[in-house]
Amino acid sequence: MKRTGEAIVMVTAYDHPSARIVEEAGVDVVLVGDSGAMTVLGYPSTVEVGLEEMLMMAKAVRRGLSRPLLVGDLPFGSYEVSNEQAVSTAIRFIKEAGCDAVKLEGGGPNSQRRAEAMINAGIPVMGHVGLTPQTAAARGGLRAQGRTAEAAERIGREAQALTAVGCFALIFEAIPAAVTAILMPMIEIPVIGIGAGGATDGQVLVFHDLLGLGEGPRARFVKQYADLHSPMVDGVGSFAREVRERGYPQHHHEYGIAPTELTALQQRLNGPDAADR
Ligand SMILES: Nc1nc(=O)c2c([nH]1)NC[C@@H]1CN(c3ccc(C(=O)N[C@@H](CCC(=O)O)C(=O)O)cc3)CN21
Ligand SMILES: CC(C)C(=O)C(=O)O
Ligand SMILES: [Mg+2]
Repeated sequence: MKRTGEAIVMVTAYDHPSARIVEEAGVDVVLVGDSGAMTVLGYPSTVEVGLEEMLMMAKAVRRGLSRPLLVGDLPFGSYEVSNEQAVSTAIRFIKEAGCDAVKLEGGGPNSQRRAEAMINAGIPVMGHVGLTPQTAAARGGLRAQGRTAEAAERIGREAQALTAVGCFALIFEAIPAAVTAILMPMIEIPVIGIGAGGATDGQVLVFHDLLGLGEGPRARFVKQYADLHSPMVDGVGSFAREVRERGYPQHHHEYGIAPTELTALQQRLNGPDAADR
């Protein structure tokens, strides 16, 4: 797709219904993002989510997905410690959850080594540079990256290094569009952007952000294509109202029983000579 200039469409999913929806919508790549920490698990950041929680989400997505490429986001703390840790974690995403590839954050020497180790173990790896939410606290919060010449050059070098160790694609997150446009010709593998402008080979958005589900951080790159929150509140609200006014259930929601069986039931409950009493 990069070669032919066809834009790559990537969306996150965290469970079976979201997987069914994004596949039916015809996306190319599905990411079980650690953003699920915030969108579905209610954590304050992506730092808190555990490996078992990510695997549970990935398995649910796998059961709902057939055609798109499925990428599992390695959670914070599951790959930084050693190459062995990274490979063991990545194998669980591939073997237990059925992911096609994994993604790790960062383009520094540590992330390069981890990516290379996983690739050497035969696992396709997607890189992620620019804003890396798992380590954003160390850089003053969730802020756009590459806003000085030096920082922008570093992102380009990281992208090249991740390419050199064998990553098949990269995420560019929260980078000035003009910086992305300058860096793109230096990068031979597909780059999928989020808040990185229009020069990338594709775009990714978080499922809940683009559908208007829940609050979440309102980054400037978010475009809301639907407002699903209000209709969902309305639907549950209508159910609550009907239950309270005894408008639900109606007869067609009820199960029937033969009248003879009903009579027999009454006799059983009241004793054999109930009819004589
Ligand atoms: N629902 C959701 N959508 C996301 O895109 C997302 C998550 N969650 N969780 C993990 C990260 C966090 N993300 C974010 C969050 C905020 C900005 C953002 O635009 N920050 C402001 C500055 C905010 C500040 O200075 O406090 C910016 O202008 O960069 C960017 C990415 C992206 N990821
Ligand atoms: C926004 C994408 C790239 C991500 O890492 C996530 O959803 O966790
Ligand atoms: Mg992520």
